Amino acid sequence: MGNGLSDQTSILSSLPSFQSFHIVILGLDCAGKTTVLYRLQFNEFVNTVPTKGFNTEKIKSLSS
Ligand SMILES: Nc1nc2c(ncn2[C@@H]2O[C@H](COP(=O)(O)OP(=O)(O)OP(=O)(O)O)[C@@H](O)[C@H]2O)c(=O)[nH]1
Ligand SMILES: [Mg+2]
Repeated sequence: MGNGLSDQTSILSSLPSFQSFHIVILGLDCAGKTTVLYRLQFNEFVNTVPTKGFNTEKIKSLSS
């Protein structure tokens, strides 16, 4: 999931650039949620460890 859903052009560029959103990513353990988050933020693959609690990040779309 982390690799497939995190292409900036397919997700973030489809959102209106003048708005901000709170997005919650839910899924089973090891589904790839953290991978998606950091792929969107840094636009590269980041090796993850299982998350304790939750992660939160502010991401600016490249298209805005
Ligand atoms: N093959 C493959 N592996 C992936 C993909 N996305 C994530 N992974 C791998 O799956 C493992 C778990 O990814 P995480 O992003 O840590 O998963 P998570 O949903 O945050 O897991 P928890 O924090 O434990 O709930 C890691 O080893 C990732 O490298 C994908 O699209 N393809
Ligand atoms: Mg995680």
